[in-house]
Amino acid sequence: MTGALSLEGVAKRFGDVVALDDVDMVLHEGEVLGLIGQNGSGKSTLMKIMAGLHQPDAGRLRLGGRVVQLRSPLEAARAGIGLVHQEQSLIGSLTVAENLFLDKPVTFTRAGVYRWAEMKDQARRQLDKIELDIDPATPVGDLSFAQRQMVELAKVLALEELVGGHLVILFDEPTAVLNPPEIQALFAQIRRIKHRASVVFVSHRMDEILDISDRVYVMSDGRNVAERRKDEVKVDELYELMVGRQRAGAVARRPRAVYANPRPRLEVRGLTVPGAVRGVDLGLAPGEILGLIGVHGSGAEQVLRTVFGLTDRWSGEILFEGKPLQARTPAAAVRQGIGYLPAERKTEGMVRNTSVSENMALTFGRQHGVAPGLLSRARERGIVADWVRKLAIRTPSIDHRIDKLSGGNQQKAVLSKWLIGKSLKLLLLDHPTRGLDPGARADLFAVIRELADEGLSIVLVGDTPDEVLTLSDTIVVMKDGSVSARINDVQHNPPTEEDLVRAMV
Ligand SMILES: Nc1ncnc2c1ncn2[C@@H]1O[C@H](COP(=O)(O)OP(=O)(O)OP(=O)(O)O)[C@@H](O)[C@H]1O
Repeated sequence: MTGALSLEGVAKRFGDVVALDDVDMVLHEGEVLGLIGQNGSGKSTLMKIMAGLHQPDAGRLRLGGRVVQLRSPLEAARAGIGLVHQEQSLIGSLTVAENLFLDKPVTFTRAGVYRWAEMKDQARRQLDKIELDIDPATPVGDLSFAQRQMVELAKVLALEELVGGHLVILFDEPTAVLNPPEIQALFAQIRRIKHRASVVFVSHRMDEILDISDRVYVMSDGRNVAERRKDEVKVDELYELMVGRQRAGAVARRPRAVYANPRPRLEVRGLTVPGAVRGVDLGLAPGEILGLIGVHGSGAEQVLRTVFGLTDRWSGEILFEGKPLQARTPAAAVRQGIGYLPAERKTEGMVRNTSVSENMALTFGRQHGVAPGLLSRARERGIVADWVRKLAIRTPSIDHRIDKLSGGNQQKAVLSKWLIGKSLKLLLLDHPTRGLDPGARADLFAVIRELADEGLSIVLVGDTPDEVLTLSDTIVVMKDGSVSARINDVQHNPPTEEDLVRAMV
């Protein structure tokens, strides 16, 4: 059976790295195909080949049985294949309507000038396809993240009129930054459109993959190693196929060490950041893990950024080990033993064009109690190599350029920079598991617990209720800049996921 789109013997190398090796795949009409695999297993490369962003070194693609060559995203679009980007591709200063038709030949221009009424009309028709009730004249920059994602989908669906038929829609980790109700809204729309489109869907969340997909392909080391129908497989088997080991049960945390007279490590009182955070109080003991959770724009991320010295205008009090924070800059924060993992690892956390080891060793000397540059290079390389092993960072060597790693492996490398720290007292983690495969996530959870058991205090902004429930001693839910729920002693007194979601939205 040829299917709507099929890949035969597709291979792709980047220098010495084999990203894809002899991959066969068939996507049927009207089905949702889930694509899973560990970080660096080749999922994004496969998606990019289907979207015309990469050319395969060997093998072929067939569309409706006919061999096709997709030399650019434009050629893929003309063939009816569209990618809903993870890093969104819309232009913030343009309106929704302009974005929808930006890359398409359109009928509503005269001498290069848009006929607005007609354009808005056609945009409305596209938005109606997915029941998206926003004004086409809205600048994209004013939309929420979830709304922008929906506009991306509408933009791909607008290809229907162009190709006059069946579409192939590729989603690369679309749910990574959506909250539970937004994910359900996206799934509802995928189900609505799937009778007239075929969908490939990449996610690291197994329950989600089983919820939305009809069939699942498992990638490992650039190969397609297993295929399962939704009705013949369970989450645990998918996990094992992908990670190569069984899912560990939830590891119980040791009770937090109780200090005779515990001086809080961090106290935040009445923290207010104009337009983002209103009157937030937090306290954190040595060895405590505080889970912060909220939807996009809840202010949780802003609290972390302010403690780390990244916010200019704020009021309230932040005490670190009983004293007001010194000079309010990231450099001063690091000097006091505070580490911060930004959510935007690519723009804030990583020095591009440099190697994995240079990135990981950035804060090294200081953290090992010597001036930068004084730590012996051999010792430095040894410690870096240990962490590469510990977090299973997939890289040809520690001298490989960090921006050539897969997304998840870049994140692991950026994170280890802080975990390596010896003198760290407070670690602020903004969405630390985003983009990590389930095995990597479990490894990271174990490391976070170990560090807390050794006395490190951790504040973590979680992606999912499940994540903060598993890790935290205390959970604080934020909504519209304020605290909407606070749960102490989570391990003995756990709320349900529903309780948390209710406080979030
Ligand atoms: N532009 C590139 N240059 C060099 N190597 C690359 C490039 N793109 C991908 N690779 C390598 O190809 C392999 C597959 O990467 P890919 O991004 O497809 O993995 P992935 O399964 O999507 O991973 P993740 O879950 O981390 O996003 C990795 O080893 C990666 O380092």
